[in-house]
Amino acid sequence: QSTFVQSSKTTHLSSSSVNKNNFENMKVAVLGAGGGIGQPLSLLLKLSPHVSNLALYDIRGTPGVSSDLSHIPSPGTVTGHLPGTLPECLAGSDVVVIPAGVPRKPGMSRDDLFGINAAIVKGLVEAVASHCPGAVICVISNPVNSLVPVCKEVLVRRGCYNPSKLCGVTYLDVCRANTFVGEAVGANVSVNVVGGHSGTTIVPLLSQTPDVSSLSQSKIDALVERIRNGGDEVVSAKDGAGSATLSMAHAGFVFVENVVKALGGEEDVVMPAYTECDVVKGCSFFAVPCRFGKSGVEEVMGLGKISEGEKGMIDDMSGTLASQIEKGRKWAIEASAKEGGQGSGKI
Ligand SMILES: NC(=O)C1=CN([C@@H]2O[C@H](COP(=O)(O)OP(=O)(O)OC[C@H]3O[C@@H](n4cnc5c(N)ncnc54)[C@H](O)[C@@H]3O)[C@@H](O)[C@H]2O)C=CC1
Ligand SMILES: O=C([O-])CC(=O)C(=O)O
Repeated sequence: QSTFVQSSKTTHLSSSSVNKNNFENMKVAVLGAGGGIGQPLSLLLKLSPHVSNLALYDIRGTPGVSSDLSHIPSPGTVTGHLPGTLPECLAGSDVVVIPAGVPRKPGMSRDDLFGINAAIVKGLVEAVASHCPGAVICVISNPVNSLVPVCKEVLVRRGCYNPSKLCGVTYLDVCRANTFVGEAVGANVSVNVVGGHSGTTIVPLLSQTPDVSSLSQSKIDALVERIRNGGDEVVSAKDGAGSATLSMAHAGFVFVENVVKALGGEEDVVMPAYTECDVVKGCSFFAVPCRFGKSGVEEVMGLGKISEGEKGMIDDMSGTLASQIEKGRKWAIEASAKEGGQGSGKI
């Protein structure tokens, strides 16, 4: 039995969005800006002509990071915030990007980070709900597969959940796929990677990349494995000093800048995002190419044409992804119940 829902073009149109028609007044808040991803991501955002106001928050280090970045003669302003000034950091933000949390060490899975990172991200999204409920939230912290559902439940409880405005950032998988496949075929390629952001839930759709047909099946299988394990490759090379930071800063920057451009009125902005959708039965969140507009995700584009092997990969991983989504949902509902609130359903 296939897990696919064929008519998979979900349309999210927001009624409560504050639309802007230019790039000149876009505020981006980075939560976790003092960290390994946060610092280079903030540097790239400071250089962007599309970001007018960059607000950096962390539990440590942001006064130094913002002072340092403020000496770069790019047009946008930058402010640094520590606990106590998170409301000022968030106020008026159009996009909030969250790389706050703990990274893996060798031998750990992303799921091993859930306990600590769920609590961190929940607290930050509570603040987003209070101070900039209309912002697009881009979750980098791991495990993305479970933390985005945590964010959804927090926002539902606070009465400001908008599926168009909550995304997990999986674009690093696409960057890796473009790099590894490009090296193998000797050309620039654009690879579609769907699903989630861990192990087998990462599904590269190499059949959609024409140049790949020149490769043997064993080479294609090896590329799929390498893309799926790209994070482990970096964790192992860093040997206890963390996980991917620089490539993630690049991926996070490209993702956020595209979201900002779409909010500012640029048309035909398509980026992969881990978003709430009905593309695959049983998985209420799935990373697929999405068309972004002034309201955030305006169209979930679906999977496109895929091979039998790729259908098999999705069938095989959908139970794993569904249980990771449920883990986040259940944790957040239980956390909210302890606080006396209501989520989107029963545990
Ligand atoms: N989505 C993706 O493709 C990727 C996700 N990641 C994830 O990104 C996260 C961050 O990774 P790194 O930057 O390498 O870690 P890091 O430890 O270098 O930086 C994390 C930062 O978060 C801050 N932080 C902790 N609690 C906070 C709170 N309550 N409020 C604000 N800031 C807080 C820390 O002070 C630190 O500066 C990890 O969970 C990692 O697994 C990493 C690479 C790729
Ligand atoms: O592997 C990790 O823990 C960090 C990550 O998500 C990645 O690099 O894809």
